[in-house]
This record gives sequence, C-alpha cells and structure tokens, in this order.
Amino acid sequence: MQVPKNFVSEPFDYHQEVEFTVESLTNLGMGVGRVDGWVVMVPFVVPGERVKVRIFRNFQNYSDADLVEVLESSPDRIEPECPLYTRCGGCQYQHMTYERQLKEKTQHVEELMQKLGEIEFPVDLAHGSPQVYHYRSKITPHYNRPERDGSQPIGFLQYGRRNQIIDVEHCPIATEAINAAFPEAREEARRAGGKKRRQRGGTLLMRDVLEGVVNDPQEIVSERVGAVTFQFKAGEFFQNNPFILPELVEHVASEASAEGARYLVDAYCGVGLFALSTAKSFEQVAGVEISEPAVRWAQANCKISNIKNARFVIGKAEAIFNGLKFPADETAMVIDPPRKGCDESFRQQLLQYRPQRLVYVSCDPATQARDLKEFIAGGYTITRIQPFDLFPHTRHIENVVSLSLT
Ligand SMILES: C[S@@+](CC[C@H](N)C(=O)[O-])C[C@H]1O[C@@H](n2cnc3c(N)ncnc32)[C@H](O)[C@@H]1O
Repeated sequence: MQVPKNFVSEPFDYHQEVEFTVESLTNLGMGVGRVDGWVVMVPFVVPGERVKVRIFRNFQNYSDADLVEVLESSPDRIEPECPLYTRCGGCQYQHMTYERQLKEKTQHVEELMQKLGEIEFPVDLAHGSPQVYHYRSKITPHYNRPERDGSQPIGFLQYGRRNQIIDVEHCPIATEAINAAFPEAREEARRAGGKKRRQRGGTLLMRDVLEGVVNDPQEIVSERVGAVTFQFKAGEFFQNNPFILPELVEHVASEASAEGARYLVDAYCGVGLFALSTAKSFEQVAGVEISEPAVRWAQANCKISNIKNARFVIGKAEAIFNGLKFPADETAMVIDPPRKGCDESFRQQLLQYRPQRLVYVSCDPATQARDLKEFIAGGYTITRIQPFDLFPHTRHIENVVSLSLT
C-alpha cells in the first residue's frame, strides 16, 4: 500500500514498503521524498532516483525509512570503495560521483545561508580535494568493553547506532600510511591495553605526520603547509586533510588581503595555521586562542619557520580586542571557531572594532549563517562564499565566507 493511513500519528505501518522519487538531500545526507505529500527520509540515495524503502519510524511530520531497492538509478550513482559502506557511520556519500558530492554540498551551503542567515548570495562550487580517497591524516577508532562472546570490535560507530562499534580493519578515506600501520595498532590496543583498559574500552589515535604514523597523543609531531612547518602534540587540533590545506590557506590569504589590509588578526588560531601561513602578506599578524598549549606551539612555530611579524595571545577570542594596536580600517580578520560558532561577546566586540575585511572559515555552515546574519546587520557585505571540501565522501564541508564593510 502506497498511501499514508488516515490518522495523524501513524501514517505508515512499521516495516511498510513504499516507493517514491528522491527530491533532494538534507545537509545530513538524507534523501527526501514524498508519498502523497507525506515526507519520507532515506539514506544512501541520489536525488532523481526512484526508490523502494521500508518505513521504520514515524515522526509528527515525516517518517524514517531504510533503503530496500533503487528502482531507477541516477547516472551519478557509483560503487562505493569501502566494503563497510552503509554499515559504518563514517561516510554518507561514497555512492555518488565526486562531482555530484561537490554539487550537493554547495547546494547545502546555499540553503543554510538562505534559511538560517537570510543570505541571498551565490555560492561558488565547492573546491574539491586534490586527493579524494586516502586523504585523512588523523583517525580515532574506538572500542567498547568486550562483548558477551569475548569479541571486541575496534572501529567507528555503526550507522544509525549510538554506541555500537563496527570492526574496521581498513579505512579508505584514511591515508595509506595509517592503513599500513592500522593492523599493528589494533593488535597493540588489544594486547598492551591490559585487562583493565580492555574492560573499559577506549580510543586509538592514528596521526600521519612528517615523523610517520604516531599513536601517542603526547608526542610532538610536525606538518608542513607550503613553506611553514607546524609543530604540535599529536592529540591536539590540526586540520586533517593535508592535501587541500595549501589551497585553503592560499584562498584565505588572498581573500584577507584583497582590499590591501596591512594587518591580520587570526581569531581561534589553534597552532597558528592561518596567521603563520599568511604572515608574508601582512606587516604584522596577531592570533588569539583559548588553548594555552596551542598558543605555545604557535609561538614556537614562528621560531621554527623564522617568522618575525607574528604574536599570539592566550584567551577567549574577544580578548584580542583589548589593546589591539592595529588600525581597524587596515586590518583583516580571519575567524575559524569551533562548530558552535562565535560567542556573542566576540560578535559584539568585532562589530565595535569593525575590521576592514572578514574571512570566516567554518566547519558548520549553520552556526556560521547565524553569525553572518549579525555581521551583515552590523554593516558588512558578503563578497564571496567558497566552500572547500576537506572531507570527501562525508556530509561535512568547510565553508569560507569573505566580507567587506559597506
Ligand atoms: C576549528 S579550530 C581552528 C584552529 C585553527 N584555525 C586551524 O585551522 O588549525 C578552532 C579553535 O578555536 C579554539 N577555541 C575554542 N573556543 C575558543 C574561544 N572562545 N576563544 C578562542 N579560541 C577558542 C579551539 O581551541 C581550536 O583551536
């Protein structure tokens, strides 16, 4: 039966099968279609495809379903590289050509900008990663306490499960070096973790850096982006697609300096990625970061790469405005906050200081759109929206928005 039943709370029976044409994807990677006007969501499909699905949950205004069969396949559908695809929760887009993934992500950014930021501005096609598989330089597989039968899978969360781990022996989005080192790291976790740790479960770190693949979060490691070397502890934050990073920092540098700013502030600077990579384009750069160890590394990284025009302060991002000597009308500001976006106090102080140019880098375009709306109300105009695909085959995207004062 195709038609939702005539009562509001249960439009379909549990496990009822229905057919429809997929209209679009949400930014979480779910296909959206309608059966007699009722919205049904299903993963691992491509817009335009006709699909048969099995309903497993009804909500107040839509239902969730599993894919049973693709009845009419999209020309953009391809075989996924990973045998665990659809069972491992890590990837959502391996069944689509890379070109289609970029188009879908671009459209998601555009929709989020419109819906959450009331921003009507064309979004440039997402800049693709030069390496589409084997690009991720850091993975953190987990393991739970052993199961009743004594098995202890080491891998990632299963698709659609909150706490169930799927055993992963090889991850095609992780670098080749990580995959080569993975069997031994899995063995080591099982052996050297000892009985106590085995009982609790835990997380493995695998970071592919200049020194090789490192597992100890405390180990000091190095990455090179363009001419700059970055050192930091293996467990600390550093962008994890090294293949696209030179292109991302080049874009940020050219956008930040587009109107001739002489000074740059890197808010949420981490170990100095943007400040130090762009320092040669500015007379002086300053960074601010809440993590003291990250700031210490940013300072050390100046010395390692012989950069003399950068300084860094520890504190919440808004601390940078206190005593900042750079003239606002000659200053560009790079903003790269965590997923939750900028704090209100930072947004307010930024609008009082009024830097000439803003380049807002974000891994969550939803919170970014909310912040942008405030900057636009405060007098800024968007000049470019350029997503960068740091995360091929997943639903994630890094979005870079450039703004000027009107
Ligand atoms: C997405 S990371 C970006 C780091 C850096 N721009 C990079 O690309 O390597 C966000 C950074 O913001 C820092 N952070 C989080 N909340 C902060 C706050 N309120 N003020 C300043 N930094 C903060 C985190 O420690 C983290 O290093």
